[in-house]
Amino acid sequence: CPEDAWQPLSDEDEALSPTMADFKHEDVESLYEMLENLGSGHFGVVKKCREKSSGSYYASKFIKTRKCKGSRLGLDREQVEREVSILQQLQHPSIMRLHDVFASKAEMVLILELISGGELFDFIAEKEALSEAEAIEFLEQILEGVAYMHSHHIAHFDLKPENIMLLEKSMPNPKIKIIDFGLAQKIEAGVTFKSLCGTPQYVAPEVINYEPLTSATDMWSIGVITYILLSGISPFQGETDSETLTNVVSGNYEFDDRYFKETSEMAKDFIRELLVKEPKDRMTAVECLVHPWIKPLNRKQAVN
Ligand SMILES: COc1cc(-c2ccc3ncc(-c4cccc([C@@H](O)NCCN(C)C)c4)n3n2)ccc1O
Repeated sequence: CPEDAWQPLSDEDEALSPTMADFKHEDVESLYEMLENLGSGHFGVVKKCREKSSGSYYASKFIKTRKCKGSRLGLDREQVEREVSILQQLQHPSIMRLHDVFASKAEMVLILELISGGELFDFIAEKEALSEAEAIEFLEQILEGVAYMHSHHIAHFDLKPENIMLLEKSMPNPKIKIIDFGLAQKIEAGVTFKSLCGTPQYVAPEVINYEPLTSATDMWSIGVITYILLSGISPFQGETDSETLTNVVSGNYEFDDRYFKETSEMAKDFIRELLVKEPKDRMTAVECLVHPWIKPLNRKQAVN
């Protein structure tokens, strides 16, 4: 069959992984009209689409799957099934919603909530840096989504401004959506999870040292994101990935006055309590939400 023809799963494929039963096996284009490409990345291609039965618009994420175990092309089915299983457990305003899933022999398609405001990364780039009030607006939403995810024993493991999108950026108080759960994992008590995946600028020291990862690994990334929201620069960025990773492992960062002279001590304290080498000593998402910078006790504390 031509590469892009819809090739239904065989019975043995479906028997191989029972969760595949959750996936629809008919051609996705029999139920959804595919529209323009929205973008692409390591995960595959994202297209805008319209559900024929309801007329509603969604984003469809096409993921090529490996034809055989040894293949370097495409993602493992189990990896995509894990992402789908995780997304099916999460219903929160700050986390993009999964609407439908399809599987064929060569690819899987996730039908997702359409997010039209672009990436937080681009929003910051246009403004260089945000005011503390603007940063807090975004961070509160991100922290509420992360606290919810962590309460369900799920860690994202790839939190970065590119994976935080704005529902509609023209609104005065844009709503955010956390996307791309391709590296997310269920954190099981007593089960150690290690991985070398992630983006150098945002990964925590335990990722680089190949030590157990936990929900605290996400909190390090939140510290990096906060630093970037307030300054427009990245705390550990080196000339090369290797230099960046060295900076991360050594915890080597500073609040350069050229970028932080207007930043409150409270905001810097918030970042300091996240960029802590020892995972168990970092603030949790719930602790962040009641940190005086995010939730001042009174007007006086708010302006300090
Ligand atoms: C579930 O995982 C993903 C969801 C999405 C997603 C979900 C809803 C949604 N509505 C609009 C878009 C969209 C719009 C423009 C560009 C892109 C995408 O190519 N880049 C998004 C961020 N990227 C760095 C992961 C995606 N998306 N993207 C993108 C990547 C994912 O790995």
